[in-house]
Amino acid sequence: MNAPDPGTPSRPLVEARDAVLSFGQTPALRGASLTVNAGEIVAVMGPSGSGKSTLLHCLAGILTPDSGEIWFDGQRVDTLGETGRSTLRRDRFGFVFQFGQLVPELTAEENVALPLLLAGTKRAAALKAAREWFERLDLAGLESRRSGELSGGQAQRVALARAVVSRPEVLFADEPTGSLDSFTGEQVMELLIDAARQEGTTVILVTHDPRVAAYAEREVVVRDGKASALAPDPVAS
Ligand SMILES: Nc1ncnc2c1ncn2[C@@H]1O[C@H](COP(=O)(O)OP(=O)(O)OP(=O)(O)O)[C@@H](O)[C@H]1O
Repeated sequence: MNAPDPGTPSRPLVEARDAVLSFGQTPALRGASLTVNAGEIVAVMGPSGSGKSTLLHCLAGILTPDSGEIWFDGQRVDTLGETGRSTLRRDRFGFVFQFGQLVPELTAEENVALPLLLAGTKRAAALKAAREWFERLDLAGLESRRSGELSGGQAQRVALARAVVSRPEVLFADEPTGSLDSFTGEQVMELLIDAARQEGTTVILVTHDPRVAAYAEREVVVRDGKASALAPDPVAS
């Protein structure tokens, strides 16, 4: 349902306009602007402490900038109240973080079903929808395990299933492979990108790893709290 119509020209879906945000005396964003079109897969790169996660959190309506504007699908996000932003996050966004942050008391399939249960889907239907993702993400047979009984790569794929089970329009991923070895990280990235392409999901991916960023269609660099398109590689040009 979310798959882009190839005949439709790209349209801006997620946007930061001149976002400024400080944590006390520490400036994190100093006028960051970024536009991501519907269906795009964008990697946000940059040095440690440059403001990547802060920008992602602003775009996702987790943080509100001190000034500037955040837009999603033609709607101002930064001026919404906490309730409006949390509804947006629940209904239209998915999240994957460095450490999957699964609920340890729940089974893998209950973790995946959680966003649907929170949105009011009946338990049987939520678990059925969750189970479909176990096959797709190479997790079949692990439905009843708890997070302590999963490998890091398996847990991160369960976290990915949880992020996409409600078919979000935007998937926000912050160092989704940061806790994994490079081989396992590549498997997770391949599954993440395949799932996003099949569903037409827009992906905004924070990473410091060029191998992870290479899965994206476009790279944006954040430096000193400002975002810019990656300069062309001088060797390649
Ligand atoms: N909750 C917070 N309280 C205080 N300062 C913060 C907080 N979060 C981030 N910062 C500061 O804001 C700046 C930007 O941090 P941010 O986490 O956005 O950077 P980053 O580029 O994602 O870094 P990394 O790659 O190391 O994760 C840094 O100077 C950081 O120390």
